[in-house]
Order: sequence, then C-alpha cells, then structure tokens
Amino acid sequence: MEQNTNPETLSPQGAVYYLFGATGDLAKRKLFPALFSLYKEGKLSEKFAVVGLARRPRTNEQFRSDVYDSIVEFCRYKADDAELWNRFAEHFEYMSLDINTVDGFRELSKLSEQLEAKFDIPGNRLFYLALAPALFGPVSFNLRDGGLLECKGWSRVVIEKPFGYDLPSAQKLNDQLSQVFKEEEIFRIDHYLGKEMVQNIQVIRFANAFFEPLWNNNHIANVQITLSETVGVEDRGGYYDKSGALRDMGQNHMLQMLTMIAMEPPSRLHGEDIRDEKVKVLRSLRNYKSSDEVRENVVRAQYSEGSARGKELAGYRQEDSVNPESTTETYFAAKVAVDNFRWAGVPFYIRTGKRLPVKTTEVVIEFKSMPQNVLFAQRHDLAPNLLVIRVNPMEGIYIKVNAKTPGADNSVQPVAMEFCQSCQIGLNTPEAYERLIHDAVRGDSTYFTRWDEVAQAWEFVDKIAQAWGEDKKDLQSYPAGSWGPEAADKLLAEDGFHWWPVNGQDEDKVIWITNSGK
Ligand SMILES: NC(=O)C1=CN([C@@H]2O[C@H](COP(=O)(O)OP(=O)(O)OC[C@H]3O[C@@H](n4cnc5c(N)ncnc54)[C@H](OP(=O)(O)O)[C@@H]3O)[C@@H](O)[C@H]2O)C=CC1
Ligand SMILES: O=C1O[C@H](COP(=O)(O)O)[C@@H](O)[C@H](O)[C@H]1O
Repeated sequence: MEQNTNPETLSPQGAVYYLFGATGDLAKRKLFPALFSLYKEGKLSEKFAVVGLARRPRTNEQFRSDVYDSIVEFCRYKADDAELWNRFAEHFEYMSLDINTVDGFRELSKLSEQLEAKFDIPGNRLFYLALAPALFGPVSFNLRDGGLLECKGWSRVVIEKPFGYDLPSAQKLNDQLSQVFKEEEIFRIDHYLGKEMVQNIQVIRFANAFFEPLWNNNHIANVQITLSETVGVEDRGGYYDKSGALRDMGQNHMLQMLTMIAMEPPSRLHGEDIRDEKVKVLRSLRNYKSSDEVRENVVRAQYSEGSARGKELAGYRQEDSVNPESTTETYFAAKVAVDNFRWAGVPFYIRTGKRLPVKTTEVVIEFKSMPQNVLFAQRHDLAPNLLVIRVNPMEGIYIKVNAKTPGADNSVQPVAMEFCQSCQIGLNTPEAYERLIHDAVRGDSTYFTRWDEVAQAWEFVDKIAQAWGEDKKDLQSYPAGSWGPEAADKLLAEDGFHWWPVNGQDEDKVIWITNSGK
C-alpha cells in the first residue's frame, strides 16, 4: 500500500502495535505509559490492539496487570481514569515468543488476523523492537518468513538505539533490515528528537526575525551543548561498559541536537527536506585527522568515588556488571568544527557525563561581543549576549542582554529574559516517546534518523573511538558529583571562552525577568 508521507494530511490510523521486549525496562518505563497517554488524548483511535511479546510466560491478565503497574508508577494514571483503563486494557494481549523461532511468528500472524477482525483494524502493523540490537535482524527475517508482512495495510518497524557499535556494525544491521523493510518503513528512534524543546529549535530559529539573520559566523562566537546527568549507570552496567558516553550519547542525541542548531533552513517543512539538511551538517563535520588531533580536541574521563547532596557515591569501576579495570569513559567533551560557509570558525563545544551535579540538557548560543572601542564597552566589562535553550528537565528559553542598572551611576548589568515553558505548561507537554509513537503511526518520519544520518554520525565518532583504542593514557578521572575534568574547561579557555553555568549551577550576577512567577 502507498504510504502517505505528507505530514499535513497525516492522521492516526488504526493499527496493531507489536511490542517486542514487552517484559523489559523500556516497555515498562516509557512505552506503556506513552500508549496510555495517547489513548487518553484520543490519538490511538479505538481500532487498535497491542501484542506484548517476549520469551517469559505471562497470561493476558498478568500482562495487563504489568501494564497497569507501569502506568500508575510512571504517573500517567489519575484516580478518575478507571473506566478509561478498563477499555484500554481490553486491547492488550500477550504472547510468549522466542525471536529465533519462526513457528512463533506464524502463530502471531494468526493472532494478528483475529485481533484485526475483533477491533476492525485496517491491516496496519507497527513493529516496535525494544530489544537488543543483535535481535533486529533475526526478528525482521522472521516477521517476513512468518507472514506478518502480508497485510492489507502498511507495515512499519520502529528500532531502538543503539543502531550499531560503529559504522561497519551499523551497516551490517542496516543491510539486514533493508532485506525486509524499505527505508521509509524504518523508524530509527532517537528520543531526543521527540523532546519538545529540540523540536522547538527550528521554530526559535526560523520564526524569529531577531535570531535568523544573526544565525551565522558573523554574529555567533560559539555554541555549547551540555547533556549532564546525575545518575550513574544504574542497572545497565553491562551495556554501558561496552558503549561509553561517546557511543551512548554522542553519536546520537548530541550530534542530532547539533544538526538542529546548525542546519540550513529546509525548502519545505517536510520530513525528507529537514533530514536532507541535517545530513549536510553531519557531512560538514570536520573529522579529526590524527590521534593527536583527537586528544587536542576531545577529553574523556571516568567517574571515581565521590558524593552529591550528602550521599556517598561509588566509582564507576565499582558499579554492578562493570569491569573493575574498565577504561570506558563516562564523560566526554569535544570541540567540533562545522566546515561550511555559515559556521566556519565557530566552535561547537559539546559535553556529556554521568554522575555530574545536575540533570540538565541545555544549548547556549553565545553571540560575539560588541566592538571594544565604542561607547559602553570602553567603560564596562560587557557580558556577551546569550540565547539559552533549556531542553530538560526544565523546558524553555532565555536570552541574556545588557541593560542599565537603575540609578545614577550609569553601570551596566546582565538581564535574563526567561520564558519557562515547563513552569507554564508543566506535565501537559507530551513525553518524547508518546510523540514519536504517534508520529510513527501517522507515517511521519521527520523526527526519526535516516540511514545516511546514522552512517555519517558513526563515521565522525569512529575516528575518535579509533584514536582512543590506540592508547588509554588520556583517560582522566573525576569524582562522582563534580563537573568533570579540568581539561574540559581548558578546551574552551584556549579559545578565550568558558562553559556558561547551566540550570541549577551557580548563576553569575544576572537579574531575571521571568514568566514563571519566581
Ligand atoms: N531501558 C532504557 O531506558 C533504554 C533502552 N534502550 C534500548 O531499548 C532496547 C531494550 O532495552 P531494555 O528494555 O532496557 O532491555 P531489557 O533487557 O530490560 O529487555 C529486553 C527484552 O527483550 C526480551 N528478549 C530478550 N531476548 C529475547 C528473545 N530471544 N526473544 C524474545 N524476546 C527476547 C526480554 O524478555 P524475555 O527475557 O522475557 O525474553 C525483554 O523483554 C535496547 O536496545 C536498549 O539499548 C534505548 C534507550 C533507553
Ligand atoms: O539514550 C539514553 O538517554 C538517557 C538520557 O535521556 P534523558 O531523556 O533522560 O535525558 C541516558 O541516561 C542513557 O544512558 C542513554 O542510553
């Protein structure tokens, strides 16, 4: 069936949702709550069914009870939702199935036909693979061989990260998927693209006359992207120790945010046009040419024992399922160059780490300073103008400008004008997974990563990983609960810049003008 790819006309359609990995952590924490929210908002239509799939045995009742617990735990359930829940739960079925046996898929095919008849579903099928990446290939082949793709409507597959470990493994994975699905049927999740404020970057840039003309190397001094986390590796030590911060956050979320900041305006607001522009940015990233260049521009570190908010915290090597001699980085910071006409000469500094003092994702656009030889700049140490985009947990933007201090002494002070979206709209903002599942079922792939983006991002990251693999001497250490190694500050200091404080860190002397009532 021809897919509708025009986002203007896309509306939710009835479908069967196949949740592979239905007994796993992601399903529990993100996917069930997202489906319930969509149902509550009327975005699922009544013509749907969800089939939970995993190896361990579960009755339908047990599965529904797991789903209920998850919705209650993750705050999507309110006291007056009981009737809604009962109707929602009727659409859930569970089937025990091992990905590696095609017989189970044939049985699933029969169950699908029954569910489509029962709920009047027009043959659309969404396969959500909340599974280890090694299973993406086998599950795709068995979906095809078990007859699941012979349906009257569309078939789409949603793939979780990580999409490979490096370019060759990602290529292999993609080759396997491409034997079964067309590119437009593959929806690769990067949940950062589902975040409200990441999507808002385009609007801030392209809908504001006082930003768009300044968005280039004539006016912007540098860009800073911070994704700091207070958590350690929790119960994902086994996965994380093989991945590290660069692959876990850098290859995907950080580079995707960078592309949203740096891309050219697309000719139309269509998914393919936006993704075309994003991939051009990735192609313009300057690859580090030698291991020395990597060491000069990229800092890596691992957390050691420390404390935060009065609590003692274990070092990374003491975490469950982590090699006690691990050299995996839990932090990295990099200076990245985008070699095109718009950005030549503007450094992009990116950093992420676990066990840092605050949880926040922020983008800071630092504008060039006023000429030093005129007017106020002669007499005052003027701070540069900033545009700060707060992505999470706080959502909003603020701009920092210079203004006269009230009074007679003619001094100048920085003033921040803040729009705090989360203070106003709060929990009503849809969660990233909710938005992305909704997009996938509408066939809108704008906020999913296309294969050429993934490949290009791996190419950039592989150069760093390769250099790191040669020699571990540059791996530094930082106490859990601190802001990471000093070398990350030096990256900016060498260029005459510094990291601007993020939300929750000490703000310098700024007067706030806010809409949040604070
Ligand atoms: N958890 C998270 O926050 C995030 C996870 N992801 C990604 O999502 C994916 C899933 O993660 P997560 O839920 O944490 O993983 P879990 O280990 O918690 O769950 C894995 C799921 O896969 C099922 N499974 C494993 N082997 C088979 C098999 N042979 N046949 C059928 N089912 C199988 C397991 O069920 P059973 O044992 O019953 O078979 C379980 O339901 C991974 O790719 C991960 O990287 C991405 C971002 C965040
Ligand atoms: O993909 C991942 O993201 C989370 C951080 O996501 P956020 O939405 O809470 O900011 C990170 O903890 C995890 O290691 C990584 O795999």
